[in-house]
Amino acid sequence: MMAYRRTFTPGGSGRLAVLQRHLSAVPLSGQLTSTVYPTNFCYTLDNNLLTTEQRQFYEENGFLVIKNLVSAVDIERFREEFERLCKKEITVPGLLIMRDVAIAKSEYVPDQKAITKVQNFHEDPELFRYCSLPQIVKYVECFTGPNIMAMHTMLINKPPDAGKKSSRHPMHQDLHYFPFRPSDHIVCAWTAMERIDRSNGCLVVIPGTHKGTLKQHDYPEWEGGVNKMYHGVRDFDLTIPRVHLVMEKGDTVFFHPLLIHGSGMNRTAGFRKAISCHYASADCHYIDVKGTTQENIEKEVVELACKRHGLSGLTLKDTWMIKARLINGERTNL
Ligand SMILES: CCCCCCCCCCCCCCCCC(=O)SCCNC(=O)CCNC(=O)[C@H](O)C(C)(C)COP(=O)(O)OP(=O)(O)OC[C@H]1O[C@@H](n2cnc3c(N)ncnc32)[C@H](O)[C@@H]1OP(=O)(O)O
Ligand SMILES: Nc1ncnc2c1ncn2[C@@H]1O[C@H](COP(=O)(O)OP(=O)(O)OP(=O)(O)O)[C@@H](O)[C@H]1O
Ligand SMILES: O=C(O)CCC(=O)C(=O)O
Ligand SMILES: [Fe+2]
Ligand SMILES: [Mg+2]
Repeated sequence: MMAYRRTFTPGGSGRLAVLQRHLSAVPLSGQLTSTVYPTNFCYTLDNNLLTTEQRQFYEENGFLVIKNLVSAVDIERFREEFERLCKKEITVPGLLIMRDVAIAKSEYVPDQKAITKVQNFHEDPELFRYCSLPQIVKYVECFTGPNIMAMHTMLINKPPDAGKKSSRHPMHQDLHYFPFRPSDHIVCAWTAMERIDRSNGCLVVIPGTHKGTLKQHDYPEWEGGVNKMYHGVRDFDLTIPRVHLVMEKGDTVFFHPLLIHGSGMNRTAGFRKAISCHYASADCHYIDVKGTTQENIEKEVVELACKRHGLSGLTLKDTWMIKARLINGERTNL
């Protein structure tokens, strides 16, 4: 039996709570030589997996990189399955295929060269295996607790930039797309399928932004065009210091849905690949996004569900209820 501990502070992300966390992390003076860590963790649970240092890092920064978590053999299998999808050797219900706006508008390119991302691979047993990998789920549990839902799945195939910088992903918070809460019980696992650095467009994060609120998102005004549904934080200030996450094949980053992140352009000739799943605690609840900043994405998703799947009259919540899958424990709410 595992012991869970999440100590809630009233107004857990408020200034006082932040200050309190900060102060309790300061080593005491006197004879003590070891650092005293905060005991009031808000964003992580204790299932005897994360070290105190790892928990503290996530609490402060909103992300945590675990080296070499997925084997080369598994990654090769995901690659092969992705190729089969691109070559249309197999079709998967619900799968959403996306092409880069610059490539889609230039010429017809067969196979994976045209495909920038596949989403909703939950009906593809081989790719969905990623979401159930025990070593991933064990970490996920530190953020969601024992009732775990896979909410969103993606294999991202960032193309060589076609010259318009459209291979970039604007800075955003994933929570913008999610009509469920509380956000602290949602986490993304994102695994590099090869070495990913600034040359092929690594993830770029702003540490600590998970402590803030959900920001207004719109299409950025980029000269070369922006991909469908690639909303970014409105009026994003590019002078704020960002951290580039350089990752080796198999390395996995877990991050909070309020963490502001994006990815740079791919300056190489290769397609840079990553696979990801967004998980949530099944104990989360759906919210109605009407009257909130999320109305704009609801409109687009509902239109897409209608166009692609012939489903009309849906809400954002409905589209998520349909695709959510139980990974562990009990499907209590979501
Ligand atoms: C029931 C479940 C439904 C749930 C849907 C959920 C969707 C997303 C939620 C994501 C939440 C996840 C959390 C974080 C994720 C962040 C993201 O990844 S957000 C980005 C996600 N974007 C998408 O998923 C887009 C999905 N793809 C599509 O909608 C389509 O592939 C398409 C981009 C619209 C292309 O459609 P299609 O009709 O097949 O293509 P064409 O006929 O070739 O083109 C039509 C038209 O659109 C232009 N175009 C093509 N590609 C793009 C593009 N990438 N961006 C913008 N525009 C594009 C193309 O040029 C044509 O235009 P024209 O003017 O008519 O010539
Ligand atoms: N001019 C811009 N306006 C808005 N967002 C931008 C702009 N340039 C980059 N970004 C965003 O910043 C993030 C990182 O992109 P950036 O181009 O800085 O990364 P990089 O290409 O990996 O690094 P660099 O170009 O500094 O070597 C991405 O989310 C990208 O979309
Ligand atoms: O570029 C990537 O791989 C990540 C993009 C991203 O943040 C997303 O799809 O939500
Ligand atoms: Fe994202
Ligand atoms: Mg750049």
